[in-house]
Amino acid sequence: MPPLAARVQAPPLLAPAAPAARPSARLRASSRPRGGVSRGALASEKPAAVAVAEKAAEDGEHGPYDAIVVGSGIGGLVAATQLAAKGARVLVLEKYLIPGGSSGYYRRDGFTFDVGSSVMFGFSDKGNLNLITQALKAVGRKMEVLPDPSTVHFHLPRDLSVLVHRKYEDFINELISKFPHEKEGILKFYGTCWKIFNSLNSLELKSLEEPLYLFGQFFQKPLECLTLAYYLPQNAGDIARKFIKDQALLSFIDAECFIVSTVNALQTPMINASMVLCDRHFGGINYPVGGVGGIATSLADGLVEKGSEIHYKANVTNVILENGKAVGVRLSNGKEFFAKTVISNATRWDTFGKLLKDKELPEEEKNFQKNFVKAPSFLSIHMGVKASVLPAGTDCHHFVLEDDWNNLEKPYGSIFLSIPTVLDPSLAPEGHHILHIFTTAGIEDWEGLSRKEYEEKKEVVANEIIRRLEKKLFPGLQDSIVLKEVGSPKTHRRFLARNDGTYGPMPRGKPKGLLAMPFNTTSIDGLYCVGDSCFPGQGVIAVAFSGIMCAHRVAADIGLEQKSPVLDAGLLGLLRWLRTLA
Ligand SMILES: NC(=O)c1ccc[n+]([C@@H]2O[C@H](COP(=O)([O-])OP(=O)(O)OC[C@H]3O[C@@H](n4cnc5c(N)ncnc54)[C@H](O)[C@@H]3O)[C@@H](O)[C@H]2O)c1
Ligand SMILES: CC(C)=CCC/C(C)=C/C=C/C(C)=C/C=C/C(C)=C/C=C/C=C(C)/C=C/C=C(C)/C=C/C=C(\C)CCC=C(C)C
Repeated sequence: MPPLAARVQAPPLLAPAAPAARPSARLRASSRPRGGVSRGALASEKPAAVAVAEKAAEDGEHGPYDAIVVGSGIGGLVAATQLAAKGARVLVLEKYLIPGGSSGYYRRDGFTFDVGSSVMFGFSDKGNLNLITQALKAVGRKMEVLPDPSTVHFHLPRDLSVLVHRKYEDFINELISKFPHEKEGILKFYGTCWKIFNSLNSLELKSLEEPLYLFGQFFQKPLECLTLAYYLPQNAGDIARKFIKDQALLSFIDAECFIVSTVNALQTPMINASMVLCDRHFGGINYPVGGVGGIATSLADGLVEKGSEIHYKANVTNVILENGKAVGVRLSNGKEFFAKTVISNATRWDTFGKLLKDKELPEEEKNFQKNFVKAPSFLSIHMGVKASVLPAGTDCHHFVLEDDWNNLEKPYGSIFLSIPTVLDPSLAPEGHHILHIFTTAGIEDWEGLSRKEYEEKKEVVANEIIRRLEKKLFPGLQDSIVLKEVGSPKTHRRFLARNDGTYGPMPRGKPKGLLAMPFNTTSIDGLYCVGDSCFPGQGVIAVAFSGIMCAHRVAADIGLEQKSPVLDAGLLGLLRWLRTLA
């Protein structure tokens, strides 16, 4: 296993600095860097990818690029590495100091914190849906992982406690023991999830916008494809209600969906629910040794090794259009880069609202914004605590909703908690654990405050969440804290460059499953989107799939994969029409 790239001491509260990429003689670029030195220059500890990129820039080894990727979240990095593995020359431009976006990391006083979720799907060594494993492999990387014996421990109203064991039979038996009168319904609902998961797992996953591949899959696996087509416009809550009557059990399924979609089961596409409710047992949840940040640094290093580039502190402000086609990008320092295609890993709100702000919003995007709103952001608390506060055998991930099911989707209503040091003690100094606590919160709650009011509010809200956890799970928690950092929705907006700090898109009303979710092509020729505002939505494995699909479609369009212009026009038109039905 190749070692993780050198880690950067990258505090989350550090402003992304002015870009420092150098101009290239061979670029069509007007290069007028306005200077500006990183406020938090971290020069001595650059990831390998940073150093190589800077060297290449100095040597004038730029372009011509097949694709420019704006942003190095997992979606952008998977698109970039898949393209590089197909022989494309890619340039990734990242605003922040290190790769990963919401799947990044930071270090403090000997603790290594995951910026976002520590629950990793798609990281096993079997099947077709281990997309993280496959993405790393495409650029010659493999990470050591630690199997989690459970996915999450639910602590729910009326003292309902359900542990989602890694082994499916153990989980199902535990759930049936809590709802024995619903045994048949439980088996039928989760059985339907397996039918969908098995269909997904039997396919080779590539772009659903590429007709030669799509029709090929229908030809080779007609039953599986028809199963998926049947469930594509359906939601988990409706299927659950066909088999289950008990309101508390339906609420439990809401919580199952909420932790991965930020909405209840009636609003969660059945395909997405099936994917997560089964992969956690099929491949299991596996945690990368050294932390989630290693995935992005490994992908970035692999990308550079394949001859492509990644520049940090490169803030893209505009997509450049020529005769209506996307041909390049401009940075905040005025520098320009050009390529055959541009792929945006910024959210669709940021891509069309900021990078193309002078252009009228295309009809397709109006439709997207009609169907989807920005999910709220998070309040997150990263803590280092004395190990003695956790009882022996504490599970790694918890979800807490104390008294009232109606609070599930309310801001601060429920609490997510991950303790990754249960699996990988190397993330904290000896005798300590990491607690990553988060809860949904809207940006509107945090606007218009003075610096002092803002800091005080963070303290008050965080202390209340900690008090609730202390009461429910860990007596003495407050006194065990040795380090505490609180991030608000404003922190997420600032450091993840996500509009209003949003976690991702969520349906405005009751969706028709995944039908309305746009794929990667956009109505602008040469411009593609990747990440969680594309099919199939939020989630690290979901954006990895979006990256794989995007790379396939782009590769076909630039001649690295087969394509049929006639079939393309037909399929893309059909998909556009299907979306209008949603
Ligand atoms: N929001 C969270 O707290 C959180 C936490 C953990 C995991 N996740 C998962 O990660 C998924 C998101 O992954 P993703 O790949 O879509 O994106 P991402 O938001 O993780 O990454 C996007 C990257 O693009 C960069 N970027 C944005 N605009 C830019 C610009 N104009 N110029 C240069 N760089 C720019 C950002 O700095 C960021 O690194 C979410 O759906 C979620 O499931 C989210
Ligand atoms: C085209 C047409 C129209 C038709 C045709 C038919 C077909 C063939 C179809 C197909 C389809 C497909 C392939 C699909 C696919 C899909 C997928 C892959 C999906 C996926 C998904 C995933 C997901 C959603 C995930 C998610 C996850 C998440 C979000 C996670 C999160 C986590 C967290 C937050 C954590 C928690 C924690 C605690 C509790 C502490």
